[in-house]
Amino acid sequence: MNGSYALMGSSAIIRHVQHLVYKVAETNSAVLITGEPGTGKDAIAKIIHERSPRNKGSLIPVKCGTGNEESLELDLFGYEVGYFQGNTQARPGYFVEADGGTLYIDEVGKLTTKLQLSLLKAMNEGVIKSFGAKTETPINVRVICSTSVDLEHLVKRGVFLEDLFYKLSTSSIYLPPIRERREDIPILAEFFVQKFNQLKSKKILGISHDAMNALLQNSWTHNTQELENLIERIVVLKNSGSIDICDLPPRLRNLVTDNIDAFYDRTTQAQQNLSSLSMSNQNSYHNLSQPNINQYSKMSHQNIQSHGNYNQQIAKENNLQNNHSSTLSKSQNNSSIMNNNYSQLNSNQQNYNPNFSQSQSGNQVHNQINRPSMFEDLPSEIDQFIKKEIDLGSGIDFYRVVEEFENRLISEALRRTNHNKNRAAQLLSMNRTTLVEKLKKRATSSPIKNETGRVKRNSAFTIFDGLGNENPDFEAIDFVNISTEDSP
Ligand SMILES: Nc1ncnc2c1ncn2[C@@H]1O[C@H](COP(=O)(O)OP(=O)(O)OP(=O)(O)O)[C@@H](O)[C@H]1O
Repeated sequence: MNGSYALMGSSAIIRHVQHLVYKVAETNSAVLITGEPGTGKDAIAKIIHERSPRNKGSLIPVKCGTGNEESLELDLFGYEVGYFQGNTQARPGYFVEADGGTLYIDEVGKLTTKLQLSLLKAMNEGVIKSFGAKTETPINVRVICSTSVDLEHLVKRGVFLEDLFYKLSTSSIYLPPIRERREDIPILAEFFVQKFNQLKSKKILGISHDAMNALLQNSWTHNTQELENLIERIVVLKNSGSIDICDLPPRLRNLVTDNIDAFYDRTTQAQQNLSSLSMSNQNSYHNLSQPNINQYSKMSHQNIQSHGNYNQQIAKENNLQNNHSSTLSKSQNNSSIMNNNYSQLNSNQQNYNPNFSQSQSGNQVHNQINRPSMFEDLPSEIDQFIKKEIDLGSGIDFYRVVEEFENRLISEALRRTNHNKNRAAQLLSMNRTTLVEKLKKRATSSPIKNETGRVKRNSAFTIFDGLGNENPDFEAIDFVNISTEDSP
């Protein structure tokens, strides 16, 4: 678990998650990371550890549910000489190995009740007793846990200790599935191409427009992990050029060649099914906020029926989201951070922001965006950004917000023109040279330096902050990629 890790992505959600991750990293509290399998929970745990004051200590990962209870107990707490017949060597457990650092317990919901009690005791008392020991050993360990199941549901079923649940969820971070933040797909996909180019000594140029459209339309039930595995397979099999539609597996190719209306129906249905399945996982505090959610669903339903008043509706939802947040923070009276409404808001936005057109006739492919204006959602994104800043109590930095808005407009124009600077400049009613200047400025204003002090371009694992203040390398990555390539 060494090295630097980044949470790649540019969606409003991932930027918000990054911000939370950085805030939580500064504290010493327990953290509960929730989200479907493959969304990046391990990656978040690594980032929290790396950015915390404990980063000189070790990050010790613990996988639950893979062995029997007894061996996990021995692994966690260790044992003394003579504990087994004939054993001549003591073994410090994971708690001792993580002393001064972080213990990361993956799928904590799979711990047996006995181990849950031992974990709670160790966290409450700051001591452990290894097997065969006569005395207790003090430990200084931060505990981070992850789960892809709804722990509150397990509490209600009586299979997870309520006290442990509240202890762990002092700070909670929910990582939404990738289908709820499709804007992250191009960045993640290109990132994985570069990663496997390096690992497999390949020189694949990138991903073609059509192939990227297919990636954007897939439902990714196994999340980022599935995308990463797919890109790895393709990079291994391919020798040169860009990844094109013909390199994708048939089920993905069909997303582009199928009747797009049928595809839309299929995907929407699949997403609804998945959302209803995962809702209970996501919303640990849903009882507190049920009235809001009901109200929200009604609004969403109306929205789906009418594309008019889009911005007003999103603005209302933003207010609703804020009301929801304050309800939560009042009720919880701790630093628990839940993003539930946030993800609902995002998935609702997707109803208006599909990367494919519903108005397809016949079997032709439509790649156009079916909405009144290509930047329709940006003001509400900026609204959210500003509201988050206010909610976090850090005040508003005028120049940062303006810069953020500019960055998002440019990023969006480049993304939608497949990084073609001429067309992006046209979309922005800007001279190409002005755009290039802005890209260069952005690239040089946030250089990523390596150990020798030289600027390292497009570093694979560099922490970035979409909010612009802590480490704005993300913008550098995004823009450096574009400004240094030979696009027209
Ligand atoms: N935002 C991200 N940026 C970079 N890499 C990511 C991101 N999200 C996920 N990944 C990569 O995707 C893969 C899956 O992520 P990870 O293992 O962290 O998911 P997980 O939610 O912990 O999955 P599981 O529940 O199965 O343990 C990893 O290789 C991880 O590095």
